[in-house]
Amino acid sequence: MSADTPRRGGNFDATRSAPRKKPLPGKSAPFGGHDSYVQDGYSAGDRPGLGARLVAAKLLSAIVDARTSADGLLDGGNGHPGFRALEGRDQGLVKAIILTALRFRGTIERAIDRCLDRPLPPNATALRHILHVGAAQVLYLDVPDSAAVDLAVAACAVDSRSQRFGGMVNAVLRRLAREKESLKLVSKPGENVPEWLMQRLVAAYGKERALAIAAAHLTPAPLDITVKGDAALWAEKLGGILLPTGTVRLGAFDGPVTGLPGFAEGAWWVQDAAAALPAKLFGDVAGLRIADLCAAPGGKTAQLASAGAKVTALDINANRMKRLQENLGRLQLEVETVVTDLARYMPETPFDAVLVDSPCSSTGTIRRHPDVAYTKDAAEVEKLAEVQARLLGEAARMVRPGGLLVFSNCSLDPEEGEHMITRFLATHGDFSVDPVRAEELPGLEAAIDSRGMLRTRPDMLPAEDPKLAGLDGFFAARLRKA
Ligand SMILES: C[S@@+](CC[C@H](N)C(=O)[O-])C[C@H]1O[C@@H](n2cnc3c(N)ncnc32)[C@H](O)[C@@H]1O
Repeated sequence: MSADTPRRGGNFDATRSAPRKKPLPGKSAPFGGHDSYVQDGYSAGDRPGLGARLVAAKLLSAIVDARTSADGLLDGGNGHPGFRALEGRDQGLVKAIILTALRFRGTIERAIDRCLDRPLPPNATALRHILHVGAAQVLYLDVPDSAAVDLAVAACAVDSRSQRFGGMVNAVLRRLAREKESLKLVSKPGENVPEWLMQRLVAAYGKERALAIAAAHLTPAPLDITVKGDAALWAEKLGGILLPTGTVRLGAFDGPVTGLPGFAEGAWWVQDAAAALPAKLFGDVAGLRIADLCAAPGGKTAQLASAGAKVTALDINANRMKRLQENLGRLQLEVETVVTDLARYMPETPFDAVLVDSPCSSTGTIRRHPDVAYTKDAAEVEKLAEVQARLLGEAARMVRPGGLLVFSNCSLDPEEGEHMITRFLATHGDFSVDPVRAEELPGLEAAIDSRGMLRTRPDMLPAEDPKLAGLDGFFAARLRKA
């Protein structure tokens, strides 16, 4: 997960932004949304739906070219000004376009290339984004082809660098629309994973498994919730299924969860089934003093507190800690909170157990955050691994003799997982792996590796309905202090 890790495991997200499958919001007036987004002196308010397409192309550029996280840009409160200026329904459309364009980026690129008479000029990045925005709608979204094409042409007219390519964009997208069936645009295995990531996945898991992970990335993650009380009861009430690990899975869900039964009264919180596993590794925590040292927004803190632990929740980020407090307040759970760098924290007495759910590259969350594949790279993985090594080393001093230390994160990369633990043990002879036992993870025994550590992948937990399948990629190791 990135250094500020806002995306981790879908914890506590009140609004979710999975790509909309059909139908789009407000289908009766699909391109509505007069807005005041202005580009190159042209007000898109004159043309319904154009503002949304311009913003989508601009944000795609911010993500792919400037490697800005989509979460920050697509935030209705603090996001990109162009996005904030749009009506709610157009914001939904922009999210759908962006997430779809990223999820199927390789396939879309191939489709566009096949419809071009000659390659695009290499520096025509704005034009490429306009084409990708148009193609995402034509190929995957419930937008009439004619509207997607016309608005892409109109977007060219607005962008001074793309003005002279309007005819070409019209021809390419119309051909795509005409031939989408015969082009057989089935994604080729692995083509939607950028090269840096594919190389690392193949190195870590072998080609076959890397391709299975790539295939799993093409389906948005289901909505998973962790229930405070009777999970079976809430599975029934919400029409979900109860996974063997105790998570309730609601399948594809594409709207604010705040309106669902039980949210307001604090009966449950959003948390991917894999993200719920690290806190379970502590076993029965009733009465134990536990430090959650990378706590915000608080999914794992809530698990520990609702299981009866006395939790100290610590995080370096005051804003994220505010969210933790709001979340815990809604759930009516009490914990001690501390805002500081964990490296500066000196508890009066060591804890029975410590959790370090570290910042990481978050490559395990690509099903819900397809931008990660384009905003991160191998150098960032290495950099984050160094941060994690430091955090883990600091956390070790806060564990009492005989106590437990769980290290976790939502990266698929062994540098941030298995190798991190090997490194840690080489310099901390007083710790050893306390192997996870099969009976602790019913239905997920395959996620326990030969050293007794936990490794989940998006291709795990298959289901007949792909919308009910999969897990975030997560790593967790349980260590015991001598
Ligand atoms: C992956 S998120 C934690 C998610 C959280 N455990 C949950 O389940 O909701 C990682 C957190 O580590 C925090 N963090 C990063 N560096 C830190 C440091 N040096 N000290 C304390 N917290 C830190 C980030 O602010 C971020 O909130």
